[in-house]
Amino acid sequence: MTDTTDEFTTTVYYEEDAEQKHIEDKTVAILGYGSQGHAHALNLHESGVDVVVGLRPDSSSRSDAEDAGLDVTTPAEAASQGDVVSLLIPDTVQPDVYEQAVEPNLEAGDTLQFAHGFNIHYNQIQPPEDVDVTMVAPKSPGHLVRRNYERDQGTPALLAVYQDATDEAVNEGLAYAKAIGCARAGVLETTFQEEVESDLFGEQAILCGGITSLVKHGYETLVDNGYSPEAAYFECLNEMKLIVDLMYEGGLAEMWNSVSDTAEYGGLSRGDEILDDHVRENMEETLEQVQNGEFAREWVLENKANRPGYTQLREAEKNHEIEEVGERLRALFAWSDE
Ligand SMILES: NC(=O)c1ccc[n+]([C@@H]2O[C@H](COP(=O)([O-])OP(=O)(O)OC[C@H]3O[C@@H](n4cnc5c(N)ncnc54)[C@H](O)[C@@H]3O)[C@@H](O)[C@H]2O)c1
Ligand SMILES: CC(C)(O)[C@@H](O)C(=O)O
Ligand SMILES: [Mg+2]
Ligand SMILES: [Mg+2]
Repeated sequence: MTDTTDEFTTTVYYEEDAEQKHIEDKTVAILGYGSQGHAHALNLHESGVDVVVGLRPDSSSRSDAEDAGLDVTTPAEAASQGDVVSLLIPDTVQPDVYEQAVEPNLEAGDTLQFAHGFNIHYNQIQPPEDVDVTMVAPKSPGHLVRRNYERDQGTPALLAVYQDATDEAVNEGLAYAKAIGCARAGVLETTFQEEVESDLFGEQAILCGGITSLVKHGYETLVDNGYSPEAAYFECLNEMKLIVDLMYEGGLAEMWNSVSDTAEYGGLSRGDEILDDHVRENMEETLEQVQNGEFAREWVLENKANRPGYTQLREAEKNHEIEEVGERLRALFAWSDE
């Protein structure tokens, strides 16, 4: 544990703690209609909140949003109409869009709302002092924020207040979180610092980076030793979801309970040999790069240079053999509609 965690809080709010009245008489401008944007816009709208979506005139999402019954206008006009302006466009474009479309349209007492704190924490956006600056960060991909809401379920979220000009920031943030379905699962009060550092660490080391590397290493080990690509795909990627589903439902115990004693003993005795102390040291290093701003600097510069490294990494991932094998096998699933 580093010293920085001393200030972190752990209050968790649920449905009964949030009152929608704190957002009901307001207009929420949702800038962007991508993964989080479409989910927040549709969930807020269906919860009875007044929503306007801000998109570039040439945006391919415009007709989707309009077909869903949402009001769509430009980012600047939406920011001007909104009492709450939710920046749900990619982190890398937020500073420019903020400067051009949002800042000139922010009025005292408005709320600037985020789903991730990168640009505030790393000082890429510096809002005026007379607005609230809040964050409702679902701990989930946006498409599942939407899917869970539609199924009367919810996804947990983090709530943080960077600036409270109105003394209403927490109540309003909670109301927003409730309206997108997050209070059904739990809204954890935190700081922008904790959200940013834990989110970046989690997606790099575990959720996105760690898991894909683990899958690829496992697949390559089997295939390089003469096992069939199909068997390797099912073993290392497809079954990952089924195993993780059990952990999601009932923790590690439910997964261990469902697998054989042979798998349980093999997993318990070999897991830490595979992911050994070196992995822990690498994780510490990854976290440090997040905490000291090295990752953020690299990512900002990568974008300024037009993403050469990112493009190369994306291409290599796309061309990995497991993708071709998986596409072929998934198309043959009985329930596939491809
Ligand atoms: N993707 C997730 O599931 C997820 C989860 C938690 C938090 N977040 C955070 O939510 C925010 C939005 O991320 P996302 O992944 O939903 O975004 P996204 O990449 O899905 O956003 C795409 C949307 O942004 C719009 N857009 C792109 N460039 C634009 C520009 N230059 N000007 C105006 N609009 C532009 C597109 O038209 C589209 O509507 C980020 O802060 C991200 O960190 C995302
Ligand atoms: C869905 C994630 C990985 O949790 C989110 O943090 C993101 O950046 O997309
Ligand atoms: Mg995340
Ligand atoms: Mg993230």
